[in-house]
Amino acid sequence: MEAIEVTGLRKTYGGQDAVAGIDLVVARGEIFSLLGPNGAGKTTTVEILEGHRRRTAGDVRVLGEDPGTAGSAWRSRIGIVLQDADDAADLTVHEMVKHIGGFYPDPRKADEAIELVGLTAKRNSKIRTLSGGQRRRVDVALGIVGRPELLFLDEPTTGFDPEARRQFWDLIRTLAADGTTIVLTTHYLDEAEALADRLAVVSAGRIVAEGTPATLGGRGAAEARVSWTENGTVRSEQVSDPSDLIRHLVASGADLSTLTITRPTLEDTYLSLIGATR
Ligand SMILES: Nc1ncnc2c1ncn2[C@@H]1O[C@H](COP(=O)(O)OP(=O)(O)OP(=O)(O)O)[C@@H](O)[C@H]1O
Repeated sequence: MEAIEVTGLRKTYGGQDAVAGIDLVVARGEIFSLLGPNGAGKTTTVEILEGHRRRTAGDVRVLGEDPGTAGSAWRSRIGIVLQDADDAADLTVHEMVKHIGGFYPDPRKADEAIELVGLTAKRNSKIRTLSGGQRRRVDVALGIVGRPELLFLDEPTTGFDPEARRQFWDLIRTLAADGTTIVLTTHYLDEAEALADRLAVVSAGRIVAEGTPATLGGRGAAEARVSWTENGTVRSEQVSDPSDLIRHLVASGADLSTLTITRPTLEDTYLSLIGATR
C-alpha cells in the first residue's frame, strides 16, 4: 500500500481554484518534497492530506484512509510540523514534549525526542526563553514524539542556523531509514535536493513537474557548460557530453587550471519551470 494516493484533488475558495486538479502518489518510506512559489497551493494540499481542510473534489487516501473522515487512531499515526506552530510558552521543553507525547499510544520518551532535535541542553528551559530556531526544533520534537508513520514538515528549517539545518537533515534521513514516510514542503532548494527521493513542483494549483532531484524538468539531460582559459581569455562551450571537448583541450595543451564544468542547478531548473508556467 502507498502512504499517500491522491487523484483529481481540487479546492476552491470563493470560486477560485487554490488546488486545480492534483494527482500524487507517495510510497511508504519515501521522502517526498513539494516545491512551489507563494500561493501555489502547497499548504492547502498538505492540510487536506492532514485532515485539517475539506476538499472540493477528488479522491484522497492517506495511510489507507480518507483524511476527511478518519478518526483518532489514524491521526495518531501522523506527525505534523506546521509552518507557524504556536508554542505553549510557559512550559519547559521537556514538559511540553512529554505532554504532547501523552496523546499517542506508543510515544518516544520525551528525552529521546528532545535529543533527536539537539535540544538536550535546553531540556529544562521555558519555551518562551528559547530563540526562534530553538522553538522550531521544539516543533519538530512535537512532530516526532508520537513515532509517526508519516511526517508532514512545512518549511521545517526556517530560522535554523546552518549547523542546525545539517543536524535536522541527518535526523530526517534517520527517520526515513527507519521507514517513516516524509512529506516536506520547503522553499530551500538545497534542502529539497539534499533530502528528497522525489519532488513535485506546484504552480497555480497544479503539478507542473515531478521527478528526482537529478532528473526534474529534464535536468539530467541538460547540457554542460565547459569553461577554460585560452591565451588569457575565458572561453566556454555548451555540450551534452564534455568528454570529447576535454580530450581535445588536453591534446591541444590548453591551460586547464581554471577549467569548470557546470550543469543547471536545481534552482535554475525550478525557476525556469515556474517561469514557464506563469
Ligand atoms: N482560507 C482561505 N480562504 C481563501 N483563500 C485561501 C485560503 N487559504 C489559502 N487561500 C488561497 O489559496 C491559494 C493557495 O494558498 P496556499 O497557502 O496553499 O499556498 P502555498 O503554496 O502554501 O504558499 P506559501 O509558499 O506562501 O506557503 C492562495 O492564493 C491563497 O490566497
